[in-house]
Amino acid sequence: MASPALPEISKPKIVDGPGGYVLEDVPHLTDYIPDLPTYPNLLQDNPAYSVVKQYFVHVDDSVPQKVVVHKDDPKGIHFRRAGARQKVYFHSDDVHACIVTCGGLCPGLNTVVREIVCGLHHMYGVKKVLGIDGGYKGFYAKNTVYLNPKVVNDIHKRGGTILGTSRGGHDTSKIVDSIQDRGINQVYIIGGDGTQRGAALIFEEIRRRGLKVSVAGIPKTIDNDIPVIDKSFGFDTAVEEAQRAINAAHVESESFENCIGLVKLMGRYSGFIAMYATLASRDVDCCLIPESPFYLEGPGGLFEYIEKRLKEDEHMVIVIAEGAGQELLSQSIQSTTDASGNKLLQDVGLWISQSIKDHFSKQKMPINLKYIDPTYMIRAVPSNASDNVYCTLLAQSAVHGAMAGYTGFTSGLVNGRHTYIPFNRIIEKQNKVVITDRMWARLLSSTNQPSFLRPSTNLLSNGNGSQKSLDKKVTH
Ligand SMILES: Nc1ncnc2c1ncn2[C@@H]1O[C@H](COP(=O)(O)OP(=O)(O)O)[C@@H](O)[C@H]1O
Ligand SMILES: O=P(O)(O)OC[C@H]1O[C@](O)(COP(=O)(O)O)[C@@H](O)[C@@H]1O
Ligand SMILES: [Mg+2]
Repeated sequence: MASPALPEISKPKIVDGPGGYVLEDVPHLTDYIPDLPTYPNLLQDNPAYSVVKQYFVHVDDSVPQKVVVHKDDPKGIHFRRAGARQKVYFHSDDVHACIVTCGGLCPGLNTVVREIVCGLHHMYGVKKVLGIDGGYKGFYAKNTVYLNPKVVNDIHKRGGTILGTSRGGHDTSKIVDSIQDRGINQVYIIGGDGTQRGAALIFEEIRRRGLKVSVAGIPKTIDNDIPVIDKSFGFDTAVEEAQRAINAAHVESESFENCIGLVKLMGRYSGFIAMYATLASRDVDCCLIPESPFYLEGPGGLFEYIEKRLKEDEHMVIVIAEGAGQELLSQSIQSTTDASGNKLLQDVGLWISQSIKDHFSKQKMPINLKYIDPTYMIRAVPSNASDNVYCTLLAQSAVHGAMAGYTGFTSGLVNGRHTYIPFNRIIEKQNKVVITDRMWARLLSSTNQPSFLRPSTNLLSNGNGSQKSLDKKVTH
């Protein structure tokens, strides 16, 4: 039953140390259930792990958020280092875990599911792991399936998620009722920014009810729009897969006279896939992303640049993120949202294709345009080798954290180290390409595209809420 002394929403756990050290800690079951028994970690007797010197993570280990510092800087924000602890708060036989996948597809979902099941089973001897069918609503409106290492053995070789996924349907109290009724005590939630918001609400409700249930998030999104973490799993695979479409666009455009190869990639609010796919390819002449507004007509505009490239080379490749230029084409049409509340975007690829064709037809300049939309193909593939390893470590970190009694955390990579990040830091904002940073400057210098800043533009939001002067092309 809920303790009457508990506040409705948990406060962030901030621990200060000397030299300006700050630990943004994650909640622990003992924060609201005192005197929980502990058990020795079974890994100490596991032949695979017991030979590793210092396999267990020291209780005080933490990872700095900022690694580039000056000598007089305070030590700054740190996150708790992920990994196995010497003491655990669950007896193997008592664990009843569940796994749910929510939101859009992402390469690696099945690998994470597999490694949670195998990690619980092989490292901690946990036998009861339930798969929730079809995202959050599956907790109360769908079937469930028991998972074991045999069932999940080959799933990492397949795209998608064997559990199914969905948007919408997050009903916190129905979900927590289901968790409570089924006697689930570890909840693994794999999903993007929306999912982690939902996970934070589930954690708060569980805490309010005083239940001994650990809630662990694993961040998923090909958009890479989750803050704090280095990158989300599946992102590398998506960038790699995008190369196939860009190569095709390049081959097509080189083979016809005055030909433009146009590729639309995913990226609703964040243009990371488009940016990295462009940087990787070197065949792209122009990359358009949501964070960097552009315009079509007049000096410095897209049409002028296309004309220049076609006159110089007779071909060009444009990569456009689905969220780019929405302000140019959405003025007359009412915006709608999907079941999760995400804005439904209009097809910028079709719009820009038509606009380019109309413009050059008016100019009486014959062009060819080949439009490739590989968006769903990019996220429906299985994860590549490096994402598979990454998914494994994220899943194992989540398992170690839940077994150690941590809760209300997302398992994430910070500066190359696995950490536990409190939900409040994961859901406070979206990660976006900062067009005043070096990476975007590298892209501009690799494509030679205009910055599309009108001479009058001197202030623009950089996507992180602050305003920066963008009067000149970024060259740092
Ligand atoms: N603010 C929110 N509060 C609670 N649940 C949310 C919230 N935003 C999204 N969700 C739920 O999380 C799930 C996935 O969200 P969605 O935005 O579709 O994908 P993603 O997690 O990949 O960003 C959906 O079931 C949705 O209902
Ligand atoms: O058509 P769907 O399935 O709603 O998915 C489209 C969206 O899903 C994504 O691939 C991923 O978004 P989420 O991580 O929020 O699920 C976006 O890039 C894209 O806008
Ligand atoms: Mg999202």
